Amino acid sequence: MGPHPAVAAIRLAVRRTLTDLAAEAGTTFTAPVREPRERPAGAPLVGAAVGTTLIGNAARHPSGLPRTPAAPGSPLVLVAVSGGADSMALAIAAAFEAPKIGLRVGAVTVDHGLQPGSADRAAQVAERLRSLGLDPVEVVPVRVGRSGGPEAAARDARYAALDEAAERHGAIAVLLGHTRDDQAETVLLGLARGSGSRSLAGMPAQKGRYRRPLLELDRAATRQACSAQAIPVWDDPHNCDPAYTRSRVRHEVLPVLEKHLGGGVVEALARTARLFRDDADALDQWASLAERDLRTGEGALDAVKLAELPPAVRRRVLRRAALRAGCPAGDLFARHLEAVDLLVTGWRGQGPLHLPGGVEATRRCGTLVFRRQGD
Ligand SMILES: Nc1ncnc2c1ncn2[C@@H]1O[C@H](COP(=O)(O)OP(=O)(O)OP(=O)(O)O)[C@@H](O)[C@H]1O
Repeated sequence: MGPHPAVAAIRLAVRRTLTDLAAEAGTTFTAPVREPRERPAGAPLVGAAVGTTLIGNAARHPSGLPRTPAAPGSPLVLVAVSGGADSMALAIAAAFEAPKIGLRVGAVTVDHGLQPGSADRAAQVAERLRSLGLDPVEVVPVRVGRSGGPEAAARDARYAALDEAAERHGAIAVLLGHTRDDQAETVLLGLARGSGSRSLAGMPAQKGRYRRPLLELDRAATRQACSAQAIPVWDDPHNCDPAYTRSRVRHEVLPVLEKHLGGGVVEALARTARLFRDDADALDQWASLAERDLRTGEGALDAVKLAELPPAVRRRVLRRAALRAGCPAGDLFARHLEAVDLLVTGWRGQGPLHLPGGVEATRRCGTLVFRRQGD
């Protein structure tokens, strides 16, 4: 009998991501080979060539996972595991697929230290992952700061810890367990904030070292996969805490939308994200070309030609120029760009404008100049 359909779907999605990663890393893909019958005592369980995987008669974990990892020195992929159903299902699928592709797979669990007993829980998750054959597995305790609200502060601390662990282990990628439901929540939160198309594009399947193999799958599939494989999961109480915006969207807003707008809202929102991603990419490309055309010197743009651009492109050009001059991306908001835009489209001799990061925007003789004070 084959695996449960949810298990099969998750493995397939993970296999695709890992295959891409292996190709990028230049790993030799070798069909699984059998372990030699006579293995000298103490000889390692590895094939002759890097990337060769031995799964033949190697010992198997009761879950059906091959115990034999890819050869030491093979490229390492880390899975970010909270212990919830999404990341546990992802981790177990990665542990199943990675050795077949010549990759090693490990895991990192970040202990945010926000609840009593969080360290014990993280240690239990790590132990479970080790028993499933992931190696290395580590728990990284972090201190969550206060800036930008509790969710943003925890996220910042988590990604800093994941980045650091990836660097330290020389991992080629970090896998995250976001699903289509997370994507739908992200789009809805962006809409409610009045965001532009880049934000409504939601989370990308790939950004830098991060990959999200489950972005096209439902959260329900990860729960089914864990229960079909008898993997205990931990439900983060924050995920159900109405004090958190995302939790309210998940448990109150989306169910109401599903009820009143008909089923398929989650899928539709995820599709919206894909469409916005294409639009945002196209506008970014246009803005990059326009910026090159309009540049008249270091930090200087032709304001008259800028005014002829469609607003969506113009705003992007202005943002790029402000960032280039030294504005920190996280501090540059729509209101700043609207004020700069008025130097272009509503010029009445105003300015200079003071932007975050000590950057000044001034209009002089038909030219818009971005300069960091003191430069
Ligand atoms: N404490 C953590 N340690 C390591 N990775 C984490 C941690 N929390 C979240 N992640 C990663 O970020 C992804 C998204 O987490 P988030 O909390 O937004 O969603 P979730 O639906 O609760 O996910 P999960 O069911 O895996 O807990 C997780 O799937 C996991 O890959």
